[in-house]
Amino acid sequence: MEYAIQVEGLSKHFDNYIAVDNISFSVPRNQIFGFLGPNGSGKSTTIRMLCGVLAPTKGSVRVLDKEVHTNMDYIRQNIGYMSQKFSLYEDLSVEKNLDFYAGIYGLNKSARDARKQELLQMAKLEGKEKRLAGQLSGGWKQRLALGCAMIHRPQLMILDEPTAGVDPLSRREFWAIIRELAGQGTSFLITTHYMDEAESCDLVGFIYNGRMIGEVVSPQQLLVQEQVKGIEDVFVRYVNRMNGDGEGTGEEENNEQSL
Ligand SMILES: Nc1ncnc2c1ncn2[C@@H]1O[C@H](COP(=O)(O)OP(=O)(O)OP(=O)(O)O)[C@@H](O)[C@H]1O
Repeated sequence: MEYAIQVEGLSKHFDNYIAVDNISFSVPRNQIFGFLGPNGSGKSTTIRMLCGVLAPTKGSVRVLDKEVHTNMDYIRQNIGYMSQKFSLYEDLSVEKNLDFYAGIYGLNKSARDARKQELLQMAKLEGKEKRLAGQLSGGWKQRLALGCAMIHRPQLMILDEPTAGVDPLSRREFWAIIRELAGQGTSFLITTHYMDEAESCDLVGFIYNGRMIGEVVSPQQLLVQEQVKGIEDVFVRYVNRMNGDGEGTGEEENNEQSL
């Protein structure tokens, strides 16, 4: 099987602080993988190691079936990254933002023009090429940011809370685009605090206090396995279990831990 991500015994220590603690998991290609956990649980640190911008203290990281640290050029060319901060130039037009990212990846004029058309269509921004990015609504900005992050046709997209602060309709449209791209062969790792989005993933994995809890499985399988109605209930149960509280029912109802 081909994998988007394979992590084995991965740890990251910052001086004496253990941000990621011996985690192992694998995600096959062409899946939307939801990487879930509360603030400060180690998601961004893990993502930075997947992208090769942070060296692990221990363990191995393979992305798209290659060891990250010995294949940095390949990794850079094949991973796309987008965060909630949407790194757009607000005083540049939609088109100029795409041009800027095309320039970073060295696309020549004909490749750039063709790719721009594809991305404008994907992001439903056709006809808005000349608008300043700063004048776009949140949902449009978010889709433009996705287009910019995908200019180089990455095989794996890492989306770090891409829908934070975006209205429900725009979130729904964004997910429709992601679903379509996954169908065309792009792999996704997505972090989200929205439980409806977690349930829309093909696979989910939980991290808490730097440790993975449970296996990477489909949300549906998880709900059956844990006999609960929603992913949020699974999360609360996991956190209680890790904290050594009552494992089953009752006590977990009081846990206000937010995803
Ligand atoms: N460079 C650093 N030096 C020291 N501690 C760090 C560093 N980077 C992250 N940490 C700590 O590691 C822990 C995990 O942080 P991380 O950013 O990976 O969490 P996260 O799950 O991505 O949280 P969030 O959802 O808030 O982004 C946190 O306690 C954080 O303060």
